[in-house]
Amino acid sequence: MKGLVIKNTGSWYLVKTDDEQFVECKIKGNFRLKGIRSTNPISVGDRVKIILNQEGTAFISEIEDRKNYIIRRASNLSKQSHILGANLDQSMLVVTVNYPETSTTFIDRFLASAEAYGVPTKLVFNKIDAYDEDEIRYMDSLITLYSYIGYPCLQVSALTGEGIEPLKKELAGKITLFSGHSGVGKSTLINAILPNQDIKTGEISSYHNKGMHTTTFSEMFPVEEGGYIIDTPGIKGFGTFDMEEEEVSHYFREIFKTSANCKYNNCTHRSEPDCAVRKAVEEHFISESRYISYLSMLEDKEEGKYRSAH
Ligand SMILES: Nc1nc2c(ncn2[C@@H]2O[C@H](COP(=O)(O)OP(=O)(O)OP(=O)(O)O)[C@@H](O)[C@H]2O)c(=O)[nH]1
Ligand SMILES: [Zn+2]
Repeated sequence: MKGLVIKNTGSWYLVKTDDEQFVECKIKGNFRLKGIRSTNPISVGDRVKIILNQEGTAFISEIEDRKNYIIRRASNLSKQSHILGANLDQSMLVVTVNYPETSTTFIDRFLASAEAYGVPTKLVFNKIDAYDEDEIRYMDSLITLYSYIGYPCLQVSALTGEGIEPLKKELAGKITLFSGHSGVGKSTLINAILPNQDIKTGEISSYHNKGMHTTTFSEMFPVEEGGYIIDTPGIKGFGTFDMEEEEVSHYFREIFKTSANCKYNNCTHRSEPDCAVRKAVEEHFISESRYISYLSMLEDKEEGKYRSAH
């Protein structure tokens, strides 16, 4: 029997089978991922094969190859990783241009790591009920920028319900990870999306327990239209990972495209001669804010090197 892992408590997994049964399962066998030491070999979002036993218990016996997964270190000092979710169809980054302001650097770093993990991302601009003219103009300019690069943008108000229906349509039949700065209204938004709000509010708020992210517990919440939401308040982005300097630009779509015309194919677009990216920034074909975010990610890499050398 096959199914989808929708909850992981650390000691057992809840699997929704393809014939719509919910079965509590334990693991049988070795599911270690190559090259990763993980605290949880199986994660929500995994497609698995299960074996039902006569006593009514069940085992997960096989796991299907993942199309993607997101991980983070189990703790700061740990070498072990924790898989937060697998087979994500998309992620929604909830942002606000005010109350609080989400910086473009934050957005761009998030988008870059989502690219690296192979997770398509959409931007959800929340709190549109609260913006004045200037803020709306600024939001519109961001929407123009990001849509042009290839990131679809939605506008919602979790408070008034505006834009919630179109957002729900985007979730239908998909596994979606929700992320965002603290205070952007992610919980309010998820409560507006999920059916049976009263029940779900309690479940979700338990996620906000600060100690939560040190445990292996995670859960996907079904949405009415047939799809799931993963809410991981502990993660602000997808985390950092090892990449070469040249690689950083691969995760900025428009910079990557333009870099084909740089003189050097390992150009980092800082001070090399005949750099097509710098030229495009000067000529406003590439946004300065995106370029600044790109440079800030390169700087992080340098700091990392400095630290590791000591
Ligand atoms: N005006 C307005 N306020 C909103 C909207 N959505 C949420 N808020 C308010 O923003 C504040 C933060 O909302 P939360 O849902 O707790 O934000 P969060 O992103 O989940 O924050 P954390 O729990 O810290 O991660 C609350 O006071 C909400 O009432 C919105 O669409 N419009
Ligand atoms: Zn260049």
